[in-house]
Amino acid sequence: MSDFTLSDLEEIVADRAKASPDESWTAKLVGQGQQRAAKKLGEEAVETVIAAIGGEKSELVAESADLLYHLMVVLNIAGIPLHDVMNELARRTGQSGLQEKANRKS
Ligand SMILES: N=c1c2ncn([C@@H]3O[C@H](COP(=O)(O)OP(=O)(O)OP(=O)(O)O)[C@@H](O)[C@H]3O)c2ncn1[C@@H]1O[C@H](COP(=O)(O)O)[C@@H](O)[C@H]1O
Repeated sequence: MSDFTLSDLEEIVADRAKASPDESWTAKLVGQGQQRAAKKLGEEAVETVIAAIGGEKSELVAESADLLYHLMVVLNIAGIPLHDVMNELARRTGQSGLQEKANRKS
């Protein structure tokens, strides 16, 4: 079992963003800007949805990996540390999603 974490991926993305676009997909995508990176993230999200509906577990694993990687690229371009996202998730642990939805409506 790998102990590779999203935090490790965040570091790799930050490091590779500084590489030559000829050598690195990350650097190429970062160089193309947020509009292109976000579009790519959207494509990967759709591919993940299709894999989830398709029911092939290995496909869903592969598409989920693509999705998380491209999310890390988008966060990198936006200058948002993964830590901020984890803090937001931690903040939400006190209440259920149903409770949060109900509070939004009132
Ligand atoms: N996890 C990933 C990762 N997942 C997906 N991808 C790349 O994302 C790209 C998108 O693939 P698609 O087939 O969806 O898109 P495409 O058709 O090739 O591209 P377009 O025609 O849409 O432009 C591919 O080039 C994949 O290789 C990734 N590229 C990099 N990483 C990580 O980033 C590290 C550094 O990679 P480089 O930046 O390329 O050195 C790697 O060692 C990995 O750890």
